[in-house]
Amino acid sequence: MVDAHSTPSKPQHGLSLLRDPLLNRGTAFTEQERAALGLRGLLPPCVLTMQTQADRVLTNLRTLPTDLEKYVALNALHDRNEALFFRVVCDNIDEIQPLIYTPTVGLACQKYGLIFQRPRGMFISSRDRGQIAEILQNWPYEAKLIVVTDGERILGLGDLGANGMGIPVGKLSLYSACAGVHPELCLPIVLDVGTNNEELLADPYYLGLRERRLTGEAYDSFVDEFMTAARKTFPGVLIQFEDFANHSAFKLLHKYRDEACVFNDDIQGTAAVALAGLFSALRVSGGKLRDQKILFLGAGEAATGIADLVVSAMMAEGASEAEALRRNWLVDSRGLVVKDRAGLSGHKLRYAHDDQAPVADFLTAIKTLKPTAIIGVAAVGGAFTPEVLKAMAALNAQPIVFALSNPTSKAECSAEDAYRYTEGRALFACGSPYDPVTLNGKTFVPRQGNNSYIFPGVGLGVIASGSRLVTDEMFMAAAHSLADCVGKNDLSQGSLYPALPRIREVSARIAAAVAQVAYQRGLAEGPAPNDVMSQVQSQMYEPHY
Ligand SMILES: NC(=O)c1ccc[n+]([C@@H]2O[C@H](COP(=O)([O-])OP(=O)(O)OC[C@H]3O[C@@H](n4cnc5c(N)ncnc54)[C@H](O)[C@@H]3O)[C@@H](O)[C@H]2O)c1
Repeated sequence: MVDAHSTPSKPQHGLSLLRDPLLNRGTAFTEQERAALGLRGLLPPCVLTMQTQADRVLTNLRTLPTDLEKYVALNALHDRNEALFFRVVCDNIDEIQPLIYTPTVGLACQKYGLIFQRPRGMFISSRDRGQIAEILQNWPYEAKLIVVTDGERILGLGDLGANGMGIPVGKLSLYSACAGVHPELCLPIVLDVGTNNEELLADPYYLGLRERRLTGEAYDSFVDEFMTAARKTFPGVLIQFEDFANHSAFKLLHKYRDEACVFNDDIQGTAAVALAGLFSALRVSGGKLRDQKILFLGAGEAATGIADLVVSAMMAEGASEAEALRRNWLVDSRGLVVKDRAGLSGHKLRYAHDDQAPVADFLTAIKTLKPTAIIGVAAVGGAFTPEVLKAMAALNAQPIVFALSNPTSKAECSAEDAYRYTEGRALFACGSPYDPVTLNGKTFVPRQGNNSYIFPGVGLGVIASGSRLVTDEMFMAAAHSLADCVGKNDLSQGSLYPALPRIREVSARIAAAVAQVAYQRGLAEGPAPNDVMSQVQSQMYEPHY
């Protein structure tokens, strides 16, 4: 296991040591360390263990009245003592993940200007054009993993401009906590190209550029400069695109995926986590994926990403491409996506079926198409109404209902409604956390179809193997590995995903599967080791002193 390592150029003594979050151990510095490192007198005399420090953090955290305050407190800890922060996150992932990532991070981004204390990551604005490579040199570490956003579509909350920085920061924390990617290798970046959000433009605390978004050729060349500079400054770096709006997300992914080590988690990570959930659901209901009919509410990055991977998985089960496509249908804000509709954007065309008349609303689409599964990824809160859920229950013995939109206010339905209106028959996954639901004496434990089951392991596998590219085959392998981690006990209580506290074991399995693909396809840096799992595990950061 890799410990938090120190960089020779870093200050190693006295107060500056206590102020370096990568090296600070606070009250856990031993008597000997205090003497050797010039810390005597700078700390209270009592020496605490890391466990006591972690307990103290949790005790304090639990007294705080709101999730946003807990988010701020955890960020402050992250800025003070990185190892302790990750110890607390790793040991209490169920409790802490919703505080450092979705759903709380959505509110944190909305209030980013107000709660801002210390910068984390890098802010590159359109004013930096022509100098991005020079600016990236200011990052003091060797980045192997960049998560970058332009803040245009933060979760289901829309354009939050530079406030979107909370997302790369949160996501990279999960890379380290869930898969042990060393925090020092992680670089969160916001590309500040302005915002079209009027509220932010008028907000005195907004920290981004107060100008409208860069568009067209100027935007493309800015992102291109960033991509070139990032790859030159950090050779081999994995770049994850995050929360870009539709029109940029698909374009960037297609532009760079065959030449650079990139992926888009909103499209590909979501796809793998949803596919794994479908595999689990089918273990309960029986039946093959290739025989399902899936109706998506939403036709954006998540929906088409999932549909594309589902089509590949159906084809792997023997369906032709045409058959697989016919089994996936999309509903967007203008109704069912069908060939007859004019002006459909490019990413929807694959699912624009002919010989089907337009259908205006989701409930009618259900009654018309009779799907076995509905997947909500439209960020329209409450869209799975009681009528929608009852219609699915009337059509299917065990309807598959995934309400994946984030944050909680955007969820298509609550877990309670999903079970209640299907008489407890729904095979349910959610995008936001829900407590267990007891119905007619049976307790269901809904689990989040959260990308955090997938991207940390994928990132670790890519970094461990030194893969040059990130391929769809890797996401398919990740989905299978995740589904394989779901046990019979999970399924019997309605859980389609493994318990979150197993996430590091799950991520290691996903990473090994992803690395294996890299080796098999000749994408890896060197020859395959005898034991890929051991190679992956040897690279996992363990937060301890
Ligand atoms: N659970 C997870 O891990 C996970 C992963 C990815 C995305 N999500 C969530 O899914 C949601 C969508 O994400 P995305 O990346 O696809 O966004 P997106 O902007 O790419 O797509 C949203 C889609 O919803 C459609 N839509 C909007 N209003 C609609 C309406 N009234 N009826 C039907 N469709 C409507 C839009 O036309 C668009 O196609 C967000 O809330 C996001 O947070 C969750």
